[in-house]
Amino acid sequence: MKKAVFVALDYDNLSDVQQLLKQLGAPKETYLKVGMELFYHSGSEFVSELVQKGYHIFLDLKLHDIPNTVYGAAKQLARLGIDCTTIHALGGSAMIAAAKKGLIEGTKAGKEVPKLLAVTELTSISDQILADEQNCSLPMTKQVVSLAKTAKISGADGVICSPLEVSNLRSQVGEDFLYVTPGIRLAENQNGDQKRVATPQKAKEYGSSAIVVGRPITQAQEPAIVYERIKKEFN
Ligand SMILES: O=C(O)c1cc(=O)[nH]c(=O)n1[C@@H]1O[C@H](COP(=O)(O)O)[C@@H](O)[C@H]1O
Repeated sequence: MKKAVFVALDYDNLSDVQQLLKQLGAPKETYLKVGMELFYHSGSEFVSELVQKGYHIFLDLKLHDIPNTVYGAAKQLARLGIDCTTIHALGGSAMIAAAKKGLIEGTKAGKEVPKLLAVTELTSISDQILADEQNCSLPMTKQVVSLAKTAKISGADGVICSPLEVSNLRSQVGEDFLYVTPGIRLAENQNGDQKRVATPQKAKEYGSSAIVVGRPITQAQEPAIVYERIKKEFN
């Protein structure tokens, strides 16, 4: 996933997915993210189809449950041959370790174990929401570091965070960890529901390992041009 730009396929039907892939001229090896909306619509068979076509698939289902349940779920997801998947770091160390164990045990012989990425604080959470609704006494930067440290010692391969936190995380948590960042916006884009955002250029400067981009590409008049521009800015 070195410097990958994951295109988030947040669609409720397959014809929109096919149309976007056609517009992007997406060759094999393109990095795609399948999230809850598309997964709940099309299920694991469609994910397997994308994997078989040679795409790199980030299956983002953000598991957050008791360790035994997450272990079983992760084991099933690993069978799909995906590149990476997500859990919520707030599920705690035992849950993260259980997810890792499930991924290892579910991976078919000879295949690579999917990378386990722990969501720290969603990029739609602001400092104010963190304090007022989650009753967290730490500022965002410290809370994200704390969750990332827990994720790392519990066996995660990296975290999902805002680009704004990456340089601090690299020094506090280490270089041997993945920092995958959604919350990507070009200067002309609306933030929408995202609160902690940055441009692809800034994400590169801050040290993101990979970025996740949805609406700036999927809602663009000319998705292919925006996709190429974002890849160029980030790489
Ligand atoms: O895990 C994620 O991918 C994720 C975590 C997070 O904190 N924030 C976040 O936006 N995402 C995902 O990244 C994508 C961002 O989409 P856009 O805001 O449309 O670019 C969506 O598919 C979200 O589900």
